[in-house]
Amino acid sequence: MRFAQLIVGPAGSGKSTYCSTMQQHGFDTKRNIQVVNLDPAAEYFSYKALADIRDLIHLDDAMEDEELHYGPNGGLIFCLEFLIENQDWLKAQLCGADDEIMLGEPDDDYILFDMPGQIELFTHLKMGKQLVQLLESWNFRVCVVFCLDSQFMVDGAKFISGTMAALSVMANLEQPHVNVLTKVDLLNADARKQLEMYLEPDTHSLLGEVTIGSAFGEKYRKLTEAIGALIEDFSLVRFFPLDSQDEESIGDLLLQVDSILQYGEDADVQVRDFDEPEDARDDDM
Ligand SMILES: Nc1nc2c(ncn2[C@@H]2O[C@H](COP(=O)(O)OP(=O)(O)OP(=O)(O)O)[C@@H](O)[C@H]2O)c(=O)[nH]1
Ligand SMILES: [Mg+2]
Repeated sequence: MRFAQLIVGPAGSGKSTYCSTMQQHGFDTKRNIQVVNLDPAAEYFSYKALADIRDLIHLDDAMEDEELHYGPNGGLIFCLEFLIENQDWLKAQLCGADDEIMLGEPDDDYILFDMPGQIELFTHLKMGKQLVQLLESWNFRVCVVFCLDSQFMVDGAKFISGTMAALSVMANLEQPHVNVLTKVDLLNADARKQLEMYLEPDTHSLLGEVTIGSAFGEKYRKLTEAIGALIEDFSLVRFFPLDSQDEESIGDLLLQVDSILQYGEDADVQVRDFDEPEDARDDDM
């Protein structure tokens, strides 16, 4: 079994920084965490990439093509379609050229996939889902990590709309899912307090605030109330704050994702296998 985190979220929400932070944390804790860049428009990232989609196709290829004439967003969608069509390229990067060799190997690869910020790839287009299915067919267990900038989550109306964005990714990808609030280190004390309140959401206090001074909130008070109740009643969406300056915060979040991926649990099973009765062990000799 191999493990994958698919890092998604709106433009600039901190996906690539999350990948660097986790890779560095892995390095510090003697754990191998690899990162694959699947953003064909990436200019810069500070992690060491195991593979890079720009070796296959670059956004400029789609935009400068005489026939395609794509703008930046359409071009990006094209690049991801191209990736799915040329899945053998990705497979070779992840599985080695000859996958015969990989069969039967106890593999505990742990790979983060840094995705582009075009959220539509994951809310209603099919490429996000196709990518997940490909990874599963290559023996990966996949967890989606949805990043949202915490600076935009410190008022009730935005919190609701951020939650809905997370929910549409969850509904489309149908994978184990963790929502991360990034850049918590940038919040001042008041904003942190506000955020804490939302993290254990009491729908009524949240929505009481939404309806004040927000045209949408006032007009659709009942709707927002119903949405809030839905989210609360079904425990649909939870957020984990990430302060990338705080090792403990990083470690806690990784532990959370690990447990969703059941990472490490297979290792326990293997240890137990060794405790088989004596004669079973003799047979192996
Ligand atoms: N202070 C602080 N800045 C952050 C953090 N995460 C991201 N940033 C900054 O936010 C900006 C965007 O971060 P990226 O990691 O590039 O975001 P992204 O989601 O990969 O962006 P796109 O790939 O363009 O969609 C950069 O200037 C980062 O330095 C954080 O945890 N703390
Ligand atoms: Mg990025």
